[in-house]
Amino acid sequence: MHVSHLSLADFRSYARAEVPLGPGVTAFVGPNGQGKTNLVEAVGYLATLGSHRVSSDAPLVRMGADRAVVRASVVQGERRQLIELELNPGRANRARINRSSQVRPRDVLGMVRTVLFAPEDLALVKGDPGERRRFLDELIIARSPRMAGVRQDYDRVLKQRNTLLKSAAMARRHGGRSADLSTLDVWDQHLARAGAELLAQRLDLVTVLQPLADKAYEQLAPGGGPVALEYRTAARESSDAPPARSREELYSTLLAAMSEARRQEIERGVTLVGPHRDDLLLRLGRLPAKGYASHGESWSFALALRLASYELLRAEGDEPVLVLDDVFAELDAKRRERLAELVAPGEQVLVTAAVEEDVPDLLTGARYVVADGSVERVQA
Ligand SMILES: Nc1ncnc2c1ncn2[C@@H]1O[C@H](COP(=O)(O)OP(=O)(O)OP(=O)(O)O)[C@@H](O)[C@H]1O
Repeated sequence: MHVSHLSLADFRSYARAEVPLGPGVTAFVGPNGQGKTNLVEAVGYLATLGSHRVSSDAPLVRMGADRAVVRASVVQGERRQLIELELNPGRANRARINRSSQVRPRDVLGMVRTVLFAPEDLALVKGDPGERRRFLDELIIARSPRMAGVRQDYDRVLKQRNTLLKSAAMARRHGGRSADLSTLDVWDQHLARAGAELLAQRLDLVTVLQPLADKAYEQLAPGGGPVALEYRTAARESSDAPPARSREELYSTLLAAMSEARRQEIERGVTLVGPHRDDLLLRLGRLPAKGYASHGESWSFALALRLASYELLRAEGDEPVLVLDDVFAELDAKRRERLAELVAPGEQVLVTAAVEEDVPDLLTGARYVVADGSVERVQA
């Protein structure tokens, strides 16, 4: 699939932008701070309903405006569809497909699939577990858009359960009447139900991603691996029990773990077990990548995770749009060439770079100059 036209209104620095796009490589080149990343961030937003740079929508709306619109024509084989997203920070976002009446924004998920490489990816290796959970969940939703609803349910139940635990903890601390915890069992069941589904998808994803990540690392940094991915969950009944796999087994495991942690949870006023506490352990050779891998190795690992995501998505369905935001400047010549070779055949590849020399020769295609708020097509 590819995006054939991107149209922005009051998105980031753009009051208006109209950008025709085609298959193959398109590079956006221009000095720092001119709005190159803002363009590809909008493409990423269509795929994930989020930004790779910020965790809320507010910074995506142009300063002084109260809403932003991202519109895109998407070509999938013979099919052409128009997606429109309206971002209303503080209020509900809106979405339309083919100018029809409104749909839920999450109904748009799956229509655009992207794999986005950016300097921020280093946090996948060096950052907190939340970065890796987000990576897994975004990929899960790209594989199976209905999981966005499961993820939302999980977050909602978790919030409600935490509110209940917090009031119980406060009541205990202040020696007041102990809070009514009779509903906690029901919340446990809801949390374990959504949690088991999410956990099952994450475990499956890690299993299929592992060989692809190892292969990608070998392509980027030959002889530097192997790399291993290991899902770490606090919800294990006992260390010698075989790992639970089916949704029912995971459901029981989560319920049992919650029951075991209940006293501590009431003391601390927070949910201590479940997919929101898990991590993805990344190992390079025999050592954990976090805290041990060099800067260059960490970069290669992060790129390998993105390349593995790309291979997985294209093997399972429509080819995703590849977005390479400012990554080539961060790489040495060898890795730059290897990455360029690997992504060049992609159906649509969007690249941003501050200077033309940062775009590898292999990635010839359309060129736009981004400067002073405008996006102008130039002859390559
Ligand atoms: N909500 C907003 N309203 C107005 N301007 C914004 C908003 N968000 C970001 N900007 C402006 O957009 C510019 C940054 O754009 P962007 O990140 O796309 O730059 P870039 O061309 O990719 O730069 P670099 O090469 O440094 O990565 C900054 O000047 C910033 O002030």
